[in-house]
Formats: sequence, C-alpha cells, structure tokens
Amino acid sequence: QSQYVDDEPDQDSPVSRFQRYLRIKTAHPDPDYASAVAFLRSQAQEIGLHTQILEFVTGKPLLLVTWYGLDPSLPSILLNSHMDSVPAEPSKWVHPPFSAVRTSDGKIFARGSQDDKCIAIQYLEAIRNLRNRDFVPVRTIHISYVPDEEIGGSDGAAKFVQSKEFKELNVGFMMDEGQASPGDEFRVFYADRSPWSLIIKAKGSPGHGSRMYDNSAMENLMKSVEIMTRFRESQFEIVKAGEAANSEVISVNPVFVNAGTPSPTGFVMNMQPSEAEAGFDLRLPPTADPDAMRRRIAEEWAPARRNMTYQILEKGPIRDYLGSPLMTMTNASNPWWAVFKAAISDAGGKLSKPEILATTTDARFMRQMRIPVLGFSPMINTPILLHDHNEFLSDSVFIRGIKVYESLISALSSFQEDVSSQ
Ligand SMILES: CSCC[C@H](NC=O)C(=O)O
Ligand SMILES: [Zn+2]
Ligand SMILES: [Zn+2]
Repeated sequence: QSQYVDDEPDQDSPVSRFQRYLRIKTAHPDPDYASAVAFLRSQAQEIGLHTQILEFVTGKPLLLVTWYGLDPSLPSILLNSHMDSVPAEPSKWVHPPFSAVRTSDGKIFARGSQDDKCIAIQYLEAIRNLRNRDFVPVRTIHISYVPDEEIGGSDGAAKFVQSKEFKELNVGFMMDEGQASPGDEFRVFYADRSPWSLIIKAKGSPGHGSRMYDNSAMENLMKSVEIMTRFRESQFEIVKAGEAANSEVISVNPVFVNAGTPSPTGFVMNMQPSEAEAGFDLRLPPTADPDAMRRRIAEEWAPARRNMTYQILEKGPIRDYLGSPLMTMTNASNPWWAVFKAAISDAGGKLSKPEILATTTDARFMRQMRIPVLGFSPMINTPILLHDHNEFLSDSVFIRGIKVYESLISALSSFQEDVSSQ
C-alpha cells in the first residue's frame, strides 16, 4: 500500500487546484454546491473568464463560465461537468474519500476524482494554458457546472436546457463526461442508455401461512420476477456470448422488494400478505423500442390478470424532439466528429471505437435538443472506479488530460464550417 505525500500548503498547481476541488464535499445527499460554485468561479475569474450563476431551483446553482470567441454569431462549444458526486463509505476506503490524498506513486484518491471533477478542472486548466499562449478562439466556449446529475438532473441540466439562457448560448457542439479506459486508447461515447425506474405491485387475498391457494400477492409477484429474470438472462447471454456490449442491451436489475406483515421481531411468519412490490432499474439503449418495452411490462411483467399494477418513471427523454433516438453521429454526417477525432490524434492519443455509455448522463437532455454531444473523459490506463470505493486518478493521467483538452478546445473553437443549419 502506498504512502501519504503531504502536498506543500503554498503549492499552486493544476494538481493542487484539482485536490482543492475534490475536498469540497459535493456528495449526496447534501452536496455543498455553494462552495463548489464559489471555488470554480474564483478559478474562472482568475483566468479572466466571464462567469454567471443561474439558479433554476433554490439551493441548486449552476455556474456558467464563458470565453468569448472572435465570432459570436457562430454556434458555441459547451463543455459540461456535474458538480455532485455519489456518497462514499469512508470506512471502506484506504484514504478518506474527501482528503484527495496524493500517494507517492501519484494516485489522487477522492470521491469524484474520476466522476467527474477531473474534467471540471481540466477544462479550466486547458483554457488557462491556451490563454497564456495567446490563443484566440473563433467560436465562444462555455463551461457549465451543473447540480444533481447523479440524481437524475431534473433540477439541473433538464431545467438548464429548457431555459432562455441556454437558448441564447446557441450551442453547436457539446462535450460531457465519459468513462475511464483501462487500456491505452481513449474512449468516446455517442449515446447513453435511457433510465427507467419500474415498480411492480401485486395484490392478492391474504391467508393462513399454511394454506395453498392461487393468486396470492406473493405468488403473483414472484411469477413476474421469474419472467423478468428470464428476460434479464436473455439480454445478459448476448453480452456473455460477446455479441454486444453491456451498454447495447436492455438491462433490468432488481433494486428492492417490499412485502410481508411486520411484527415487533421481524415479520409475521404464518400470514401470506395481501400486497407485495418490487423495484427495478431498467436501462434502454437508443436502439431499443420503448413502446415494445411498455407493452412487455403491461402484458408480461405486471399484467392485470395477475392482479398487478405498475409504475414506470421515465427519467428524462428517450427520443429527441423530432422523435429520433438520442444518438450523436460519429460519421461524416456530423462535421464535429472529424474535428474531435483529429484533435485527439493531434494530442498523440489513440481512440477506441465509439461506444454507448452503460450509465446515464446529462448529455441526454442536450441530445434531446438535437445538439451533438460526445461523452469523453481523458483517462487512459485507469481502472473504472466510478461510484466505487477507492476512486482515484493518477496525477500524470490528469495532467495529460489537460493537454488533450487544449487540443480539443483549440480545434473545436477554430472550426469554421457553419453548421448552424444542422
Ligand atoms: C436516473 S438518471 C441517473 C443518472 C445516473 N448517472 C450516473 O451514475 C445513473 O444512474 O446513471
Ligand atoms: Zn458522472
Ligand atoms: Zn456518477
């Protein structure tokens, strides 16, 4: 196990600024957005960038940072990063999750180090370096620091894209977070999966625990669970056979079951309950047919004939406003794709085949507006530790990422073809 390194208190460097941001506790359930916004804003101001705070929901601020380009009539570039993190269990970490300790081998341990506070600072550091080199952007570049991504974004990015402030940004291309790459190729994501929360409920006659009868609530629920498990296995088989990635199939995973008649010592054991319910996390890739899924749920997973009801919470859009799947093209039809690819290669990076992200990000709200979005976090040679214990990022990977964003930001902001009609 690696040792602590005490960073010099007076040190001011990209890594120390990253550490300072990591030490701000923006983990749910009580994220300190005020401190995060204050810190990021002071960084942006120090670099000489324009800042604006938007508060669509009280206590949930969004920081917008702007570097004006020479031609404000061209669609702008938006770089997005969420300020919140998932919680951490300190006792399961080798270093405290908000210490941002850097070990002697250069690993910076913190909740949010990969997801996604790294890109928050890398955007700013890249712009700092470009400004120091007197680079002048043609297109305006914005950075949005948004709240609540980890809890679905309805008070964050969802409100932002609906605002007049967002419209005025005239965003032509956006970048959002991606995921770490254990190998030496950068990963890029052209779509997310759409998240649904599904709760199925069964009702039935209560009865003595000893009695066999049809249509008890538990029997009805368990039949559904069996059918859903078979569906889950059919999807997982495709993945196990190597025919599709995890993110390309529909996942359905049980997250809670709730049934039984409570007693002071647990549950009444000789009573069959009259109600039972279970909750599932569903993720639909953009290729999935949401209507077919809704029918499957109504007819097979929670049919009225088994005394079942259900509730689907669709967390965000599943199609764009013209009814197309939420996907960003990674071919010649999307001129930004070529610019992105060239910028990665100019930075000496290799790119793996574009992927669908298995999880879900704020990008879906912008894709709904038909804005092209690529998910990208420049973390190669890094184990995937988002939401895990001992999340870390190596200092060298972090520093290299700044260079990659310098290349990306200069290329994207210099891109002259007018794509505003797309
Ligand atoms: C219901 S939207 C939640 C978004 C969340 N994002 C990251 O983990 C996710 O669960 O994928
Ligand atoms: Zn994230
Ligand atoms: Zn996350």
